[in-house]
Amino acid sequence: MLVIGHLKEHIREKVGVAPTEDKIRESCLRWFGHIKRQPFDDLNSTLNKTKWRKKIHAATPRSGIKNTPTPGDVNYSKWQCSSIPYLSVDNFKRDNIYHSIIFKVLQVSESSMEDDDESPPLAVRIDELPEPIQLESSLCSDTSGGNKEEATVGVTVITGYLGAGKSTLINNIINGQHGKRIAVILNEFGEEIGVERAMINEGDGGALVEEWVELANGCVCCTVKHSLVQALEQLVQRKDRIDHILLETTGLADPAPLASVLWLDDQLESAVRLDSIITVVDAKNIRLQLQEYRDSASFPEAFLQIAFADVVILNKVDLFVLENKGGDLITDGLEDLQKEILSINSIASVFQAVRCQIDLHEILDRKAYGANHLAHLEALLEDSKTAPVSSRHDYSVRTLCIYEELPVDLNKVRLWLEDLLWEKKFHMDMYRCKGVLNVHDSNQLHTLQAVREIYEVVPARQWHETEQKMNKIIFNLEMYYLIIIIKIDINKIKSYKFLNP
Ligand SMILES: Nc1nc2c(ncn2[C@@H]2O[C@H](COP(=O)(O)OP(=O)(O)OP(=O)(O)O)[C@@H](O)[C@H]2O)c(=O)[nH]1
Repeated sequence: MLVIGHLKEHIREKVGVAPTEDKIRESCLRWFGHIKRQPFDDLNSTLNKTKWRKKIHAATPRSGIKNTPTPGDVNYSKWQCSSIPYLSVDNFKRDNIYHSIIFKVLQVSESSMEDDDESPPLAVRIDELPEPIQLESSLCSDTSGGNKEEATVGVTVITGYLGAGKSTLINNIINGQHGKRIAVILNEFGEEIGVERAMINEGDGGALVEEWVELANGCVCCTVKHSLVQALEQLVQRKDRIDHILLETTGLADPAPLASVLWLDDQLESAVRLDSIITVVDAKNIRLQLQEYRDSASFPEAFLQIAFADVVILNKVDLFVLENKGGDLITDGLEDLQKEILSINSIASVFQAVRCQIDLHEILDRKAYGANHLAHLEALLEDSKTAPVSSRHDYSVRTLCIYEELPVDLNKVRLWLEDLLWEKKFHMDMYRCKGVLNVHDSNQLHTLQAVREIYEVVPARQWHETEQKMNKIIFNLEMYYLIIIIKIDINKIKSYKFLNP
């Protein structure tokens, strides 16, 4: 038997057929991927949805929704770990083994914070609340009215490819004078905790109040949708205190499943409404992403995010501006780019912007789903049901996080980045890099941001006393290059902790 087995493998090798073991492994992985990415609603076939919800609620502590069980925890976790131990290595962070959602509640009035023991548990902690700003504009919704739409909380989904400017837009909104009480939900990789927050919290003593809610096992656009639903359910129970919810997706999210959660979920019906989907586009890099998408099916997320948008913010137009011979500033190609966006989605409103500075009236309370947009959204959702899951994501883009507790030398970090991004020492295409730095001889937390070859390192705020100072840097790049990054680390940074499981 053994000989025959060897012979078979020999013949397989000769004729170029993959070895049996690989085939079995491949089909296991494919099956596993299918289960992991199965939309929550589809779980009906294997699991009664009501029982599922009960399980979630029973296992959820009343004080918050930390450690919320997920399909992975309740049903599949043992199987996952024992059957395919190498899966976590294979799929690495791209399958979002660790994910988090952060809530922030802003501008909640003191008066509305009086004791309210009967009310349901908060998904958010609220303190240090600024006085609400009186509304001067039509942005304020009148929740007292009998209009059903007015009685619901609008959710704006903010999406856009890696580094396009989503957090910049969130910063603009939460610091804007619109008078709305806004909750923000961020979806991140677990290891990104602390990094995205640093990008959004503005300076010292920012007025933001926040609580982290960690959700494990899965990508919010693939498998942790139910956790999003639960988070929204908790938030809308506080709708006397929240006027609007912003949901920032990761740069690698497909908006279809999120839109379908908000559009179709019966539990949320009448409590929240999908107000609009805003897609931030990086004017400098989008053409490359769209071109590669057409050529090789890379960057499908960038394409899908535009297709689903009600509003496209064509951001970073400053990087598109050229100086012609006469010294005048021209925006060569910007109009063509706008046309290209409209060729993907003809009903989107497109606004050009620098640092996402646009009139907030164009973003909040759009109530985008009139007949035209509604038909568009429903058609897209229908299409997305039949699209293979593999077409949703570019699986070659990976996320790597490195940690370093010892303070780093800022000059060395700059040199290291310039080697990577400018000198292209290893011919490496880095899509995105962001992090927080513990800089030698400084009590300021520094943030590092890089989108392709453009980078900045700036002091953001003082380290909090209770905070553990550390360097945490996240990379989005092709898997192939991870080993090079590690080598560079060894050369340029004193030590590192590599969290690849
Ligand atoms: N030059 C220029 N830089 C911008 C503009 N908008 C944002 N940036 C910078 O682009 C970088 C990425 O911006 P973010 O708002 O963090 O992007 P993001 O989409 O939230 O990034 P991810 O969440 O990591 O995908 C930051 O360094 C910003 O300061 C702009 O209009 N012009």
